[in-house]
Amino acid sequence: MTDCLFCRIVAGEIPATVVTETDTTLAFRDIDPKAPTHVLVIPKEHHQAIGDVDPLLAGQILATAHQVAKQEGVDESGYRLVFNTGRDGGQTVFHVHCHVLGGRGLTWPPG
Ligand SMILES: CCNS(=O)(=O)OC[C@H]1O[C@@H](n2cnc3c(N)ncnc32)[C@H](O)[C@@H]1O
Repeated sequence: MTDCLFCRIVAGEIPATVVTETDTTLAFRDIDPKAPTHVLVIPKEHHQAIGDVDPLLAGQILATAHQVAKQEGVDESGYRLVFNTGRDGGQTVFHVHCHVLGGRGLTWPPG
């Protein structure tokens, strides 16, 4: 989708700091990090939200998210995966993405 910010990152039209990449997923640093590690994992295909993603691709997103946690060195200390979905879920970019947050104590419940 040409008017999708994250599709334009996948296309290389908008710069991003890539952390890791697979055939089907891309992981890049969040522009406004909320933790020492704050990385977004997206499918290269455009899907609006996690409910639109088939189980295979959903699993690939989760596997990439864990790879990011390992690369960032937070896989043992702990990290959080967040899919903000829809307006009440706080989603502002409507290309599905998994937030990988870590590197500090994360509070619960989230706001
Ligand atoms: C309120 C959460 N809304 S969200 O769950 O939809 O998350 C969107 C995320 O995209 C991030 N973001 C927006 N533009 C860019 C960009 N160009 N590069 C990297 N990350 C970006 C925001 O900082 C935000 O954390």
